Amino acid sequence: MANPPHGGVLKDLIARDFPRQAQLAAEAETLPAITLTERQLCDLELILNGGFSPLEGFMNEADYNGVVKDNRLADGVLFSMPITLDVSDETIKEVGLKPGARVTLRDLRDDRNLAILTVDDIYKPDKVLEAKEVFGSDDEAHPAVKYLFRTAADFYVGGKVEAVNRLQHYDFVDLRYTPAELRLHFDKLGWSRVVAFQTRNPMHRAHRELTVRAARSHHANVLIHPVVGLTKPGDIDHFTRVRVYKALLPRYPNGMAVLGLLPLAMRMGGPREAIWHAIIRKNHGATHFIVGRDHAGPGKNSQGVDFYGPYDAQYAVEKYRDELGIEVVPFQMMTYLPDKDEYAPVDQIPKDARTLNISGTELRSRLRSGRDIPEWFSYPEVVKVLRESHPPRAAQGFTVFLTGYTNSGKDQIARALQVTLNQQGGRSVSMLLGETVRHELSSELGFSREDRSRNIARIAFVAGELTRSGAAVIAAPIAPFDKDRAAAREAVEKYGDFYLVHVATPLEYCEKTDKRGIYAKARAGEIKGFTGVDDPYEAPSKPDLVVDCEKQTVRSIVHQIVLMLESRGLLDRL
Ligand SMILES: Nc1ncnc2c1ncn2[C@@H]1O[C@H](COP(=O)(O)OS(=O)(=O)O)[C@@H](OP(=O)(O)O)[C@H]1O
Repeated sequence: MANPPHGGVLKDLIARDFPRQAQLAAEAETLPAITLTERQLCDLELILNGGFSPLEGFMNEADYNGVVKDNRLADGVLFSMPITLDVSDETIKEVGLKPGARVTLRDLRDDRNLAILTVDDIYKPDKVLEAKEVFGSDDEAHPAVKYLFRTAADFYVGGKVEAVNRLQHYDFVDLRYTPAELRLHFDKLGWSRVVAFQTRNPMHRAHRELTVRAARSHHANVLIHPVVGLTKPGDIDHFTRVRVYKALLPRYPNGMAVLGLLPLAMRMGGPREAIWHAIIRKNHGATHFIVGRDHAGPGKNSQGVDFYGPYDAQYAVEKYRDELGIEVVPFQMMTYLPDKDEYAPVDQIPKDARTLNISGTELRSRLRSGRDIPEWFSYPEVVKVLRESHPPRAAQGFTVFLTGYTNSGKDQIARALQVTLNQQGGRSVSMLLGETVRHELSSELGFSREDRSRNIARIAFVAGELTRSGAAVIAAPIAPFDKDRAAAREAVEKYGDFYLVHVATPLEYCEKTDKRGIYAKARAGEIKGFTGVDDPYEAPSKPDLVVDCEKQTVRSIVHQIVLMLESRGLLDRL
């Protein structure tokens, strides 16, 4: 038998409301609706499937106050994280929210109706108090505090929900178990003792050793229960991580472990989060829960000091151990002992023993450069998955963005660079010349300040998408404004390197050598608002390279660009 749920009853609202599903679905169509944010969607999914038992909806003011101040719902049951539905003043008015009103909760991804909420109350939280009590700080370096202050709306709506539909997922569907499904699964396998492992990171040998040790010392099996909802900004995406967990699974002895995905929106709340995580795992049927060093830690505050002590989360769960109803297995960090070729918890390592470790930063750097990742650290099949998602520099896309006056030589440089990169091979090379873009993408735009911005934004969007998929992109618009170039850099740098090359050929030279006669037309007033004639060009304030076709040949300029790309490792042989 799996562990009893928190509060005694699994609040599987989907199952509870299934008999009335048709009726609820019909009613949902007639009600005003609130479209949920990503965070609210994650919360709703775990309310609907019982992962947050004993909750049956979003917290009303009494439950919220109890949880914020004292880790307790109004009826006294332990619960450490406020689960609230934040709405703006406008939404309250638009939707007509008031106590007793019924409102449909809708999925932002596909507009499906998910639930009906009956409003209990609407209240204005004291966000500073919430931040301090729940996260121990009102410093916005904490991602949940930042979310609370900057993203969450000003009012909370409390009320119970009735289930209309489960959320649709299209990725790893077979690994998404509801608490009821997981309980049934454990039952089928005959597992009565299950130790759950929470993670938002890829797993390596140390994690495998830790979980196997935890299982063996408690005569239990393992539930690898990674978060696939929202984790810490900057984390490795869940697609990659789930492929990693799948690759790791056969490394457990005799089918010791099961992998299930948890659609949780983490808050990185350290001690409070650890209690919450334990409750969620208990609801999923686990009997034991591993809490390691710096569990759900958000890192450092704006003063450079850790928000929480490394073992604060362990102390917090220890404090509520009797009420939690899931045995917490505290764990020290695992360290590799090369002389024995084994892992051991740091507190059990002999004094003079040699140890080895690879930090997360070091791992990322090795992935980026394609350097070796030793087998004592991770399994080859895990490394393979990570390498696929972290191509070495030589396979990463990038954008070279040439800016300058018409006839500054930017088009010749772009063409010569394209040929040079094609000769080198290894990447597809895409060109976005000013005139081509104007013809193919921006034919309805003119040359007003606004239209030029829009044109550059389109170039940046396409360059970003191509860079993301590993291409070398050469863009060569005039791009006369710093603000637009900075925005382009920001758009592309999400996916790869961006190099701004100012083709600073003097205007007089551009004009003098203009064979197309376009400057003459502009001077004659036949073309209005022409850059350099009667429209401004702002020289880039932070170019990566400045070149000049009056003083240099195209060949030497291309060579300079190639050297720049080479020095960043982008042209290494694969
Ligand atoms: N009013 C005005 N001002 C500037 N340029 C003009 C104008 N009208 C037409 N053209 C020709 O349009 C070509 C593309 O301009 P861009 O799209 O690069 O300009 S911008 O970046 O959007 O400002 C650009 O050519 P290239 O510089 O050779 O690409 C210009 O010759």
